[in-house]
Amino acid sequence: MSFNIISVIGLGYIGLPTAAAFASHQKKVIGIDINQRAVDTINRGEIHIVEPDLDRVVKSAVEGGWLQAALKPTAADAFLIAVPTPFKGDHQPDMCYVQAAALSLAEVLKKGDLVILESTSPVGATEQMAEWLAEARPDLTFPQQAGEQADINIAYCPERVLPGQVMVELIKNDRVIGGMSPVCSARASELYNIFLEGECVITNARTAEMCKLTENSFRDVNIAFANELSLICADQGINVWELIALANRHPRVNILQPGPGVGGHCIAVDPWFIVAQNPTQARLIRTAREVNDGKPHWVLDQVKRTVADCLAHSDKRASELKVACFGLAFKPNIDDLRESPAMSVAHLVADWNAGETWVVEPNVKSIPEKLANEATLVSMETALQHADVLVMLVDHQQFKAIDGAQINQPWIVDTKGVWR
Ligand SMILES: NC(=O)c1ccc[n+]([C@@H]2O[C@H](COP(=O)([O-])OP(=O)(O)OC[C@H]3O[C@@H](n4cnc5c(N)ncnc54)[C@H](O)[C@@H]3O)[C@@H](O)[C@H]2O)c1
Ligand SMILES: CC(=O)N[C@@H]1[C@@H](OP(=O)(O)OP(=O)(O)OC[C@H]2O[C@@H](n3ccc(=O)[nH]c3=O)[C@H](O)[C@@H]2O)O[C@H](CO)[C@@H](O)[C@@H]1O
Repeated sequence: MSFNIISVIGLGYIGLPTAAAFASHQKKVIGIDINQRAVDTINRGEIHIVEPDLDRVVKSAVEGGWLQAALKPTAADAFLIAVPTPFKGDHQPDMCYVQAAALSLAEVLKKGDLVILESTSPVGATEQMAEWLAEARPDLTFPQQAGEQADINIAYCPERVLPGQVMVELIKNDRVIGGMSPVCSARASELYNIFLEGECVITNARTAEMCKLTENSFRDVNIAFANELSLICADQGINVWELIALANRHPRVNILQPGPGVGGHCIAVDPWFIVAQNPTQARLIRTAREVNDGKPHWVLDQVKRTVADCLAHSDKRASELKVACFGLAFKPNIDDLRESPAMSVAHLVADWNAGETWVVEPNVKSIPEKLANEATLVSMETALQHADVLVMLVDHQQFKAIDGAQINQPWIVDTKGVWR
């Protein structure tokens, strides 16, 4: 059975590119989002998020009549769920968006449909989703009861695209397909093969769920190693970037880079899903999270020390000092300030600083209101000329290009090793 209509539920950083990828292969796609502004924007052929090349693909998909957005699901042959899965309370996965999405599509499910969960989820989430669907639609059979013979096929297929390279990685990356039965996996592979150039690698749903969490935990643990080294090296008077470059000359050593902490919507969140389910066993994964989350506070301590040194060598009072934070985004060369360790450092500095706190972020025109109440967005040139203390937080290309001769201040905290 072919897929005549594909429905993507949740039109954010993952759902919208996925919907656009199917639509650009002349598949009729209905994108569903509870956010009226997102729906209206997409239906105008525009986008509400920043991702290279996505605007062009969405525009042509909407103009060609292949993609349209709506607030509520209607009948389709395949449903992909890409809604948020944040944590709540003490780092417990919050599945309320997935549940709401599943219940909304349950109303329009029909025999032969395929339901795919793409949202990053704890182990067992797909089985749970299948239960919610079965309870909502007792007239249909599901894989947990009917196996290969089920009316509805269900799979967990995680997304692993890198923000900033989504339109390339969506198509080129291999995709893990975790069907609740072999038939479910076969149907899911058939669906992704509409646009996928990478390989569909088949497993079961629980392994696929764990695979996504494992990938991001692996990166978090490795960044934590680099961040821990940076603390040790500061204490020992060793340049951590030189050290890592030297160690990486070993043929089997490949250490990542330290920084002000780990941000984004994935790496700082997903490892907690493993910790929440296996708190006793997941000791390394939990510690990595704690090391990375602790880094902004360590950076503040470095700023305090540097400001004290600066004051000791100048006739200015603390209230007259200007501290400039370079970079607010959660990683280089993007404008995304959400879940950013650089933002955390800027807030910590501004809350503590008796003088003025300046922030430099060449990728945005304004800063969030809360930060604007305590810090001022200034140009790179102003900060370089007039700030007393410089705090390097994000290695944006503009900052890396600064000529050392332009930097007159000796009072620098460099969390990225850019101005070493
Ligand atoms: N952004 C990434 O880089 C990335 C990469 C891999 C996996 N993921 C995972 O993919 C999932 C989605 O992430 P995202 O970054 O696209 O999130 P996002 O916040 O950008 O988009 C989610 C969208 O879902 C909508 N939504 C919420 N509840 C809904 C409902 N009941 N029905 C319809 N729409 C609903 C929201 O309005 C929003 O537009 C998460 O589980 C995330 O962990 C994200
Ligand atoms: C396993 C993996 O690669 N997963 C990727 C990741 O995407 P991301 O954009 O969140 O990932 P990063 O680029 O690693 O950035 C995260 C934070 O770590 C900081 N960092 C990074 C490298 C380093 O050496 N030192 C650092 O300090 C950086 O500044 C930033 O704050 O999750 C997505 C969603 O699940 C995946 O889809 C995507 O494949």
